[in-house]
Amino acid sequence: MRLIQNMCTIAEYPAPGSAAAAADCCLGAAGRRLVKIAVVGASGVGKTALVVRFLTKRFIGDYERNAGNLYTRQVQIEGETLAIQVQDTPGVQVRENGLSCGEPLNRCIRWADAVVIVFSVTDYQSYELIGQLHQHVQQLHLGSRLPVVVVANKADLLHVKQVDPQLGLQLAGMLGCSFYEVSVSENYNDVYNAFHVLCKEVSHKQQPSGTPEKRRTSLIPRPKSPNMQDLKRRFKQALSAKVRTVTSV
Ligand SMILES: Nc1nc2c(ncn2[C@@H]2O[C@H](COP(=O)(O)OP(=O)(O)OP(=O)(O)O)[C@@H](O)[C@H]2O)c(=O)[nH]1
Repeated sequence: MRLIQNMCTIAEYPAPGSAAAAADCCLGAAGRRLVKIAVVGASGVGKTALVVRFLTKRFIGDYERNAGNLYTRQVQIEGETLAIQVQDTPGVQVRENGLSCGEPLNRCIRWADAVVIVFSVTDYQSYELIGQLHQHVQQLHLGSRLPVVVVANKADLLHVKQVDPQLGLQLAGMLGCSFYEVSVSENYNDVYNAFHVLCKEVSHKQQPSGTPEKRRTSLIPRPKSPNMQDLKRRFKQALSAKVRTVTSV
């Protein structure tokens, strides 16, 4: 697993359509399909810890507000090596009138091929904004339904748990997303599986539509092309019949 960390924070993130963005999309040019994933959610739910755990298998215990870093690595999905870019993002704020997602975060969501929405089982408010956040993500991708996975983090903190896993599962089901309850601090596999499922969904979406359509067989059997013997025989019959009529005249 190769981790190339581009310290490209969201603020410097190339605006879609810019030369930098065009250069960015050529990552796939190295013969690898590119999957771009944004990790979003409320502050302090463990977004950075989740990204670092996925990329390095390590857990970071120290808490510092992140500005949003971009990481790149390669993953194997169904035998294919994909290049994936994972964009960590600052915590989404909740105001009285709902979510407050600044333009840099919106640009990052528009850039993404898929999104991981994280909440913490120890923070009921971070769970409550999942529905609005999912709706906001899909609104920024009008016309194509973006693959999203919902991750409930900090499952190890049983003594301060505020959100039952069933609630997360039901919500994800309603939103049509996969759901994972994980503990980034305790377990790597669940974290890996959440990203793996998402990469698979994107990969299936990016692939040309399925297997080449079977040639439609016509319901009306096509006339068989007569073979030469058949033609000669019929020609002779026609000829001899003609001769008969002439002679019979
Ligand atoms: N016990 C426990 N602590 C965790 C877990 N995941 C993250 N943390 C801790 O939660 C705190 C916040 O983690 P971050 O990854 O910085 O959270 P964030 O969502 O990036 O936070 P912002 O930068 O504010 O958006 C850190 O002290 C982490 O060590 C977990 O699974 N279990």
